[in-house]
Amino acid sequence: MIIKPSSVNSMAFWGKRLLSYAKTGIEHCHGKTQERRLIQTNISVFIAVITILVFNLAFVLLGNPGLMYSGLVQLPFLLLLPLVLWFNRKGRRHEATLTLFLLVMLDAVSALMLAQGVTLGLQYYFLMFAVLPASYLDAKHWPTTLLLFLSNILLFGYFEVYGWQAHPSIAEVPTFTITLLRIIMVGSCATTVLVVILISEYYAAQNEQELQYLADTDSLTGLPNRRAFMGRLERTIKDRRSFSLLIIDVDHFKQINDTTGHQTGDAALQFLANQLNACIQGEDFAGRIGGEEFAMVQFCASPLEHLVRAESLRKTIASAHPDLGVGPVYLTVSIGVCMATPPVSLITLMAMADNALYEAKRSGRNCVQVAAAKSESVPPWQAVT
Ligand SMILES: Nc1nc2c(ncn2[C@@H]2O[C@H](COP(=O)(O)OP(=O)(O)OP(=O)(O)O)[C@@H](O)[C@H]2O)c(=O)[nH]1
Repeated sequence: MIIKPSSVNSMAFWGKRLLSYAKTGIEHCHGKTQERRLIQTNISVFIAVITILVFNLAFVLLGNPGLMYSGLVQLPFLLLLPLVLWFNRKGRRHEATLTLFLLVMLDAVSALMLAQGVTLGLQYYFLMFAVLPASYLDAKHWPTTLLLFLSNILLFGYFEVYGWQAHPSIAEVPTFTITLLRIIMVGSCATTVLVVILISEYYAAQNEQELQYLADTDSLTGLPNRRAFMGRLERTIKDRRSFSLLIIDVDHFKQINDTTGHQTGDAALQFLANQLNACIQGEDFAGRIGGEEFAMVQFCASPLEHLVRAESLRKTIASAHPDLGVGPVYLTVSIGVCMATPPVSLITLMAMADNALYEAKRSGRNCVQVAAAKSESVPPWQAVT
């Protein structure tokens, strides 16, 4: 099948319209769960309107007076459904949800009692109206949820046990048509429940992603925090690839804080994070592992390249003199490098990089030191075990 670009465009157009309609009143929501409930309510209005219209059309086409009458008694509820959106637009989510459930319940009761009876299985809708409020209403409104559950179960139970006589003309509808209408009716219930579950799942996945991001990210610099960095470092070690670990510590950061203020100190840390991000190549990764301490894993082709890149990072920072709102700030960093060829333990690796950093601080700061450089004969990347 060939899909024309114009039909893709119009699908995108209607998709966007539906999405903006589904988000009616979203500006009043606090948090993802409220958003999810609001969208579920708005989408349900849309489904209810479409369902009533489709059944009305089918009833008119069938030309049966009883069925057409059943469609007619549903029209007032159809006209009242936009009230739900009006409540949501005003930020009154609870009233909106309550209105939705009361309208669809009354709609089903009147269509069933005045025309259809239980012939088309309309009573099954009460099962759906019994369980959905638990997903739509806030937990604090549990009495409403319980009331809706009990009243719908009672309605279903009553009509299922005692039945209800349909309009006499409905007896003339062929059995096949009745069966088809029953299937469509139950199918529309199942579709509504499916849509509600899909929306819930989508929001649950988004929530999880957001929480994961917050748990892994340093809020000041946007870099992975210590926990996330260490996790990735551990996975890198398990991958058994050669790499170098850099620990980068700001020199005399306390002085920067003391002389220019804590805010400038924060801006300096953000500046450094940007510098680290700019120096990331390929699968390299960086993180903020302490107050003024950063770390970076670099994958390079040769040990010499590891050193050249560490030295270039140091020089770039030292020569940047960024203006952090208080004129140029002279920032330098000391870098401890440990080149590793796994197998190597995380503790050993960190200890060696820390030792190298300590050496860099001891030898005057603003320099790069490599772990195990004491040994002349064994290259440092082989000394790591
Ligand atoms: N502005 C700001 N300062 C921080 C943050 N986290 C830690 N610090 C400061 O970083 C400073 C670290 O000071 P020290 O450990 O003495 O290290 P230093 O002054 O950089 O000295 P050397 O590392 O020896 O060169 C402390 O004053 C902390 O208050 C932060 O998030 N923002």
